[in-house]
Amino acid sequence: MGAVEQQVRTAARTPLIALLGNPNCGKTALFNRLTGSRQKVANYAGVTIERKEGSFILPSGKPLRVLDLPGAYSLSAHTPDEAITRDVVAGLRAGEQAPDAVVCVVNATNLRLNLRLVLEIQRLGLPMVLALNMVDVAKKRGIEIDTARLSQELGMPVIETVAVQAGGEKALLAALAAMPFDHAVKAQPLSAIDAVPVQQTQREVRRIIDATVSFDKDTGNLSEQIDAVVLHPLAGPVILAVLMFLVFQAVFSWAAVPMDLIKGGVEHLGVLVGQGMSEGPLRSLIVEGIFGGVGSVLVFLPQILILFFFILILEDCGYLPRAAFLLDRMMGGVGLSGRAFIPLLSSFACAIPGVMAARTIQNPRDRLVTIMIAPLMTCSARLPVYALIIAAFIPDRKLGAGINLQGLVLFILYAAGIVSAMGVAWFFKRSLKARGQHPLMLELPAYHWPHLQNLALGLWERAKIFLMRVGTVILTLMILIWFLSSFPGAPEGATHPPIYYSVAGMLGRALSVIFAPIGFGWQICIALVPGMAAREVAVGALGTVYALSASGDDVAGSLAPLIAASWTLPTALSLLAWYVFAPQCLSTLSVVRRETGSARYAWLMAGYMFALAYAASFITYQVARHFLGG
Ligand SMILES: Nc1nc2c(ncn2[C@@H]2O[C@H](COP(=O)(O)OP(=O)(O)OP(=O)(O)O)[C@@H](O)[C@H]2O)c(=O)[nH]1
Ligand SMILES: [Mg+2]
Repeated sequence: MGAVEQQVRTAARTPLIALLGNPNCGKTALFNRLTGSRQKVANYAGVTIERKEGSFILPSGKPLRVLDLPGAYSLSAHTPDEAITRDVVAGLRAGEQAPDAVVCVVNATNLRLNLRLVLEIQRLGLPMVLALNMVDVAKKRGIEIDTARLSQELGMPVIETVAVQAGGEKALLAALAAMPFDHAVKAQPLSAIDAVPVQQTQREVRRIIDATVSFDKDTGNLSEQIDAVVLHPLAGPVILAVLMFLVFQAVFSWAAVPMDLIKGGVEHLGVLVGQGMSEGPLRSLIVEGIFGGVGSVLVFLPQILILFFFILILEDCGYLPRAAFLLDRMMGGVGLSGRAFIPLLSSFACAIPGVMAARTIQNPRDRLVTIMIAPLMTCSARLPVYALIIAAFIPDRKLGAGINLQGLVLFILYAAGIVSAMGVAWFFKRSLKARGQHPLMLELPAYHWPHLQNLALGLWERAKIFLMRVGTVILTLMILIWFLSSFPGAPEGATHPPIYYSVAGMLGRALSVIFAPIGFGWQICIALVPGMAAREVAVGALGTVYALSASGDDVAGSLAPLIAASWTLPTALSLLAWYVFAPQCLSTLSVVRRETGSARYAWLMAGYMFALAYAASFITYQVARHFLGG
């Protein structure tokens, strides 16, 4: 046997353990702690929607593989993500090794809810250990658990863990080291679980709780006190609206300084590089194409990070499911299930994880409607486009009471996306003839302070994703746009800037026939086409187009005043309306196709979004022209 083959065989025999438990009990936090990975952890149910595998080495030197799975309340799966969990543990997934052992993770502050799943999994007959997680919180709240007795009752080791503390997994490692791994042990069929009536399981849970859990003091539940205010029928929605409003204010007012720094830096660098080069196409490619195009997208990094700073804090402290609860009435009114909240919220980062998160929705029609409206939520790729146009056309004015006009307009654009999504949902629900309402079943997690490390990691992830896009898709497209915009050159005696005669110019002029009624000139049309691949590219493309149209060395910084001078206000408003609706993202459409299993819905989505975009821009443009002229 060759050495490689030997290694492969050994790897195949590395025992596989699965982390199982209710949603939001800390499985992923524990997985990250064991393996050193950085999977997403947040304080609401349904964060993990796919299986994730990792590996680690026990202190004894023995390697183990470990699976993180979506949370489930029961093994009789109700949602597509729960089904993944059930199938993986029961060894029903084709081509996938069934786990050799299970680490059942439970939330120590809510054993009553968590134990049902433990008892169900136990009937599968796999070697098991119970990780009693969040014992730090339980101790603070005065919940005492007799772990020795619990272990005796369940017939498995019970280990206390704190998944968010360094070293909080040590005891678990020791328990795993003592675990017998026998590849011959196979899970019992799932029918073994269904054979036991639910009532019997629940009686058993009550008996175990009575025997092992005691409250030593009543500390007065802080989460409940906060909820009395935050979920108040009148105060609740007002607090939510104020919170959101403040976030958008911050996006503009805090970002000014770091944006100026980046802008200045890029400009300076562009000039420096340009100085050393002689006039010619190469210099133009570097100064206008790369520094002008890429730089104009890069300056939006601070705004993206500020927005996510707030979203991540709200996510980690446990406020988001409360927001879902508050909005449930409104969402129910248009026929969306409250479960749609998390997928829609994820879509503010990017519609792709949002569409995937719709897997947590039980009813197939509800799921489809949620997928169809996910791209109407304002994703972070739209932020640069909005911010650029707002900076150019909306004066930076205080409206009194510290309200900034630019922030207000941004807030309105986000709101426009949400309101139209509700309208579209209502329409789809009616035409899909969905019946029945599903009451929102939400577990409201306890509030806790955001973990700084989580926050820093989350921001770093966002920054990385953005910078990767800038360095790959956006850079490539910028170079392509520069070529298309520079060749062929202007003919003798040309009256327009050279770009007018280039391939991109011809394309833009052809398209502008279609887009003239909504106020887009050929320059905007040039930017719309590459903007299909990634929305932010439109900003970079405008940067290149205007840098090439103008006479001087115009790089990143001067784009806003340039477009302010070349567009009318109705055109700017029309372009904003376009970006609220247009399906300017091919990757979203391809994920929709994958998640719905048919190209039909991707086409339907593209069709309805283009139609809405054109209609909204047309109305905006014509109305604005009527009132403002231009
Ligand atoms: N105080 C404390 N917080 C914890 C502990 N373990 C996890 N958390 C927090 O609990 C929340 C949920 O953690 P996750 O790891 O995302 O939970 P999960 O089980 O993977 O959740 P799903 O993927 O939704 O099923 C996060 O806010 C964590 O920071 C712990 O031991 N102590
Ligand atoms: Mg998880």
